[in-house]
Amino acid sequence: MTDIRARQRKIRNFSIIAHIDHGKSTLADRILEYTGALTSREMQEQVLDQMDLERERGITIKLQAVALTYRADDGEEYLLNLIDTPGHVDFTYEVSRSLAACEGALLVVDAAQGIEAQTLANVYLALDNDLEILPVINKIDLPSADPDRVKQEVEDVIGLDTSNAVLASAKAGIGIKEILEQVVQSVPAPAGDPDQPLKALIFDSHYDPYKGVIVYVRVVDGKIKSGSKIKMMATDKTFEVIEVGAFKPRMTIVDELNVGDVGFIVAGIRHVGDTQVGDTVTDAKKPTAEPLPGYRKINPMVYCGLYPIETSDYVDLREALEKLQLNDASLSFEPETSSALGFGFRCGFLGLLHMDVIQERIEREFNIPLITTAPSVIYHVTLTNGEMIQIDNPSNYPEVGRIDYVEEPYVKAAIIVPNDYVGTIMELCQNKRGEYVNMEYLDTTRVTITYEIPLSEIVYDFFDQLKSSTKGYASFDYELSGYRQSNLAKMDILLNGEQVDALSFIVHRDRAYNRGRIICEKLRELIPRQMFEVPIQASVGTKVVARETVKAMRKNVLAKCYGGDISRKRKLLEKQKEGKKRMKQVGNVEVPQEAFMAVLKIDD
Ligand SMILES: Nc1nc2c(ncn2[C@@H]2O[C@H](COP(=O)(O)OP(=O)(O)OP(=O)(O)O)[C@@H](O)[C@H]2O)c(=O)[nH]1
Repeated sequence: MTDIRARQRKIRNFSIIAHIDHGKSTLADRILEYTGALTSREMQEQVLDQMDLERERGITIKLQAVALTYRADDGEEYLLNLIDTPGHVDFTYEVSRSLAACEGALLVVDAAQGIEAQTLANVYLALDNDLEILPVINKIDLPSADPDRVKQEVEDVIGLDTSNAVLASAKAGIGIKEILEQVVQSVPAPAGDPDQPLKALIFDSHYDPYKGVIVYVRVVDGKIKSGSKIKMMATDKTFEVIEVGAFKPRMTIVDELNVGDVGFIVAGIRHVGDTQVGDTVTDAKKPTAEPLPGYRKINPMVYCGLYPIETSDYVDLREALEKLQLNDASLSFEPETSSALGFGFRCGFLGLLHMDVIQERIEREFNIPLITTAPSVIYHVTLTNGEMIQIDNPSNYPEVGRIDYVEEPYVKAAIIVPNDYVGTIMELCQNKRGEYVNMEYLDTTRVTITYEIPLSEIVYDFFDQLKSSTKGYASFDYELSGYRQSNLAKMDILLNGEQVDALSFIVHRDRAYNRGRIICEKLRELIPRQMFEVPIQASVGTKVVARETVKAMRKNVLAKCYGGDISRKRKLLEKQKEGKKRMKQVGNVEVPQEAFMAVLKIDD
């Protein structure tokens, strides 16, 4: 037992937190390289971000962990567990759980950019988890770097002492050793008790086709080894452990995981849902009395319909969603039918980025072209009989006569911008039905502006507009702040007199006229001319608020072929067929795929 305690004192569990692009992954790579966990040839690929899509978009979606050994200046060898965190607002809960598995965090701040919105959001999460925060000022090699200003900003805004902050360049490999020495000296060793019953935090999981769900854990008390019977406290499911292991950085089987360790468990678990992030694993025979604090079930915030363009892809689409769900318990889906689009799925996501990622993976990895309907938040509709129903699909919106009142989710949005853009940001937020909360100066050049904004407005094109109206200088973060009563209505779109269910959306009544008009115009541009005239109408209830018309046209590509060359004729026909692939027949109108997303791209 003394061995275990001695070992425990040499463990350091830490994370790296940063705003997107401030250099978290690059620093992680450098640390892996420095500690010899990987050869430089292996380093050519960034190891911590594994999915293609992640690398392409330069963002971290799934968190990972890696165990490193480091001989410090004091001559002792330490076991450093570096736990990676996702870098985007959609995944706040996952960030928070991986931080809960650590005792310390490196706070990476770009020496040229300074503090940004996610720097603050992540610092708050680290403080909530009582972590020792070690500031690292990165990218000091940049000509525009101003480390002194950024250090001052970290002191003033976050209140951290920066006298020991490491000035680093992850790219040039400067400051890496100093960072590791600080981790060893300042991050506390794990505090748990090896003699208590097993208590381990699940901070991630992934599905392996042969082994089932592999659960990533941090052991807080006790130990775990193969043959142990374990219980998941939130789901009350029990399993027998088949193997345990560590991330070295490849997954390596070990005899047991002890107090303070970070590693994985294989226990023949078939459903990711049985092993939710944040849950506590304990000994099934000798359970701990209390689970670890802070577990909450994560629920999707944004819903949309996913439909295969080719009806024959329906079964493949279901299989693709099932496969993706194996690795992503926060993705939800159920079958739905649309009279316009046929058979598809209503899918729930943590946020817009999550939605984009899933959609892209289906198209790319599974090769299924999709039509996506406009995203919707969850509305709380209280009926005249007093019952409250939750609506995530405009098609299910009740008749006006049955509705007493409707509430919609609001978020608290914190936006950091240079002073010059304050007016622009306020105008944008006001346009999005935002309510001003406050404004604080970060330093003499930048402010944090806080607004309460309906989530549905953020879900549309808020982020793009924010970036384009501030030349990319604004950064932004939000959290759900609750439900509020709102004057909402369902808007329907009619093509050639027929309502297209997949184009309906919920809108604030004050905006209904404007949105209706813009969408009709947009659809007129997107829908190609057909053999007959196609009227486009937007209506709220029975009242038509806008109307446009697509004029009729006869398009005969073969007319150009002067008879004769049959192969040329066939080529043309095939080309025309290709062009049609991305079209959907709605009633007797052909509607291009983009039309279903058109409701998204409206600035009013
Ligand atoms: N000049 C310079 N560039 C750096 C340094 N560290 C990282 N970068 C660059 O900054 C960009 C972003 O770095 P990443 O490591 O991908 O940033 P990240 O914080 O991991 O981003 P996410 O994975 O999206 O959270 C890359 O182009 C890096 O090459 C540095 O010390 N100096």
